[in-house]
Amino acid sequence: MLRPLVRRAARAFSTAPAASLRPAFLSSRLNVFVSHEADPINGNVIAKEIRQEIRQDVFAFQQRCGRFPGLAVLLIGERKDSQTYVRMKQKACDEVGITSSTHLFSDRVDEETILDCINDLNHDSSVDGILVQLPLPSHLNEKLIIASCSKTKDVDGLHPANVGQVLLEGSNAGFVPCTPRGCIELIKRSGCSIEGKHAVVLGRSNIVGKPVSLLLQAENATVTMCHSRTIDLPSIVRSADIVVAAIGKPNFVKGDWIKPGATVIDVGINVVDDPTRKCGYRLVGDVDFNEVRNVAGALTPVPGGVGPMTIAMLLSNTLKSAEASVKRQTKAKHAC
Ligand SMILES: Nc1nc(=O)c2c([nH]1)NC[C@@H]1CN(c3ccc(C(=O)N[C@@H](CCC(=O)O)C(=O)O)cc3)C=[N+]21
Repeated sequence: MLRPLVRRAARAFSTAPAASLRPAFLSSRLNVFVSHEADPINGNVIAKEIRQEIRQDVFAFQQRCGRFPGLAVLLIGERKDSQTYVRMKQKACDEVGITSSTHLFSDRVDEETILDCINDLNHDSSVDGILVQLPLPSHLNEKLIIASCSKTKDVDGLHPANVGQVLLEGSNAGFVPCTPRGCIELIKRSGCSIEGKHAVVLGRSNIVGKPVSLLLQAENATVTMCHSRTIDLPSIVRSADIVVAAIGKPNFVKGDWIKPGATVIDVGINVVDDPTRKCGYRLVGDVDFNEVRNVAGALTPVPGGVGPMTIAMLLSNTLKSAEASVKRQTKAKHAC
C-alpha cells in the first residue's frame, strides 16, 4: 500500500532545485527511497503491444494493396551476434506478416557485389525496406554502402538524407532510426512526459546518441549530450530528469549519479563473463541496474528494455515505407 505514496514523494523530490541535491542531503534523504524500487519499463511487453498494432495495420495494408510489405536484410560475415539479431528480425517479420528475405555474404565479399545486390533491391517493387546489418567487415566502406540504399527504403534511418530529416523534422522525419525511436516510445509509454525536462544523453554515436538527443529536443526537452571527454559526468547526470545511456561500458552509471525519481533508459548491450551460466556469459547494460533501481522512478532492464523496441520500430518503419510506396505509385498513375 505504501508504494504509490513513496513514488509520489520520489517524483516531488525529483523536481526539487538542483542546489538541494548535495551528496550529504541526498544520502540522508535517500533512506526514504531505499525500499522504493523503480518501475521497471518492460520493453518486451511494450514491444509486443506495438507488434500487435503493426500486425493489424499490415493485414489492412494487404487487403487494400494486394501484397504484404517486404524487408530485405543483408548479412555479411559470420558474427554470432549479428546472426542472432537477424534471426530475431526475421521472426518478428513473420509474426506481423511482413515478408522478409536475407541475403548472406562471406566476410571476404567485394564491395561491388554488395552494391549490385543493393541496386537490385532498390529496383525491386516487392521490397519496401533494406537493412544492412552492422558492423561490416573492415574492408567494406560502410558510409558508401549505406548511402547506396534508396533513401525511400532506408528503414534503418541511417542514410544521410534521413539523418538530415531527423535534424529538420524530429519524429516527423521520413525514417527515424529504430533504437532512438524505441527510446522515445519507451519514455512516452512509461507515462513520462518529455516537455520541459532535462534530458542527459551519454554517448554521441551516429546510431544512438546524436539522433536520440535531437528527438528529445524536438519533444521540448532541454538536452545535454555527454561523451568520453565530458568533465564531471556524475554531477551532470545528477541533474537529469531523463537519462539515456548509450556508451557501451558495462554497469557504468551508478546509483548515486541518479536524481531520485528520474527515468533511466539503458541502451547498452555488453557481454560479460558469467561462469554460473551454461553459456558462460550474460548481457548487461550501461547502467548498474541493482544500484539505480533503488533511486530511479522508472528504469529499463537489459535484456528486455530497448532491444525489443528496436525491432518493433524496424517493423513500423517497413510498414510506413510500404504505405509511402503505394502512395507514390497512385500519385504517379494519376499524373499519367
Ligand atoms: N543495420 C543495423 N540496424 C540495427 O538496428 C542494428 C544493427 N545494424 N546492428 C546491431 C544493432 C543491435 N540491435 C539490436 C536489436 C535487438 C536487440 C534485442 O532485442 N535484444 C534482446 C536480447 C537479445 C539476446 O538475448 O541476445 C533484449 O535486449 O531483450 C538487441 C540489439 C540492432 N542493431
